[in-house]
Amino acid sequence: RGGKAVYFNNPMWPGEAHSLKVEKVLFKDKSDFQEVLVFESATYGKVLVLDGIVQLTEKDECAYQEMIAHLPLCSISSPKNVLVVGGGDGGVLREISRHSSVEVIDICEIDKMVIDVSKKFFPELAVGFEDPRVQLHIGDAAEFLRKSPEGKYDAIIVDSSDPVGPALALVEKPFFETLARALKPGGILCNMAESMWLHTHLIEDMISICRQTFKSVHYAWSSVPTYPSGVIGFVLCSTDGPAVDFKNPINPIEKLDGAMTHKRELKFYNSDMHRAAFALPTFLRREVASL
Ligand SMILES: NCCCN[C@H]1CC[C@@H](N)CC1
Repeated sequence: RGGKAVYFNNPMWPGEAHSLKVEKVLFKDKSDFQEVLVFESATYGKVLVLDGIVQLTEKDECAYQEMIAHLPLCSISSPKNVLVVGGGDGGVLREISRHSSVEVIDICEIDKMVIDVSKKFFPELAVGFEDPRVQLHIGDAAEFLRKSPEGKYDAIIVDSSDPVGPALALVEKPFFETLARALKPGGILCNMAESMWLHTHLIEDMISICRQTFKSVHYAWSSVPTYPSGVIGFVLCSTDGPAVDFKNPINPIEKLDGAMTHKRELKFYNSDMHRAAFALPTFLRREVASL
């Protein structure tokens, strides 16, 4: 507050802390699930923090939201039914709405306070909820998926927070099996998958679970300066059906009518960044053998 730095240290990244200069705290409360904090930073715009972990900043959210949405949706020819797990800030919805082929966007967010706070402080992200194709479900995603019909979705995007709170269940095997059941043949899954510098064991576990459940599994990554170690990864899986070549977008965003003229222009994602996202450093290939 008033210029003091806020330090976020957490068992997810022992021995390191990340700090942003705080100009003004705008919101602070506890929901049924977590502490929700919004502050105006000195250099990254407004910042959303859940249980002391930076979720997004106005300056660099474009990297995460655009990559987690377009890496999967540009990898299949004509996505129609899409599900977002988490994503209550609305940023991923904003990106999915660029795809004119999409007819239904289901979103299942467990914490209503995140949605309300985003609508109040992050209109640039919450605009995603205004798309008429969006169907909002507040609750636990595993519960939602158990009730949803088999093979409904062309793509599922798991925009989760770290597996140290409400999102813990989202990295366990039973959840991946419910995701596989909810996807159409040839459907694809994109999960937030932490940092290659900090979480190779978690990434390894996630990939080995996905390999037992899906036909193909890939790892991609992006720069996000305000996430720990400055990068975030994504695990992309495809179910049985036509093989998906994640590395060469068959549905390139540049050719998508409406995607480029959308009221808000893309700031980060393009087809070159898509291809480059799957290039992995040697240590990661070695540590996550199957990649
Ligand atoms: N929808 C905002 C992003 C949520 N995902 C992030 C990925 C990992 C970070 N440590 C915290 C949030």
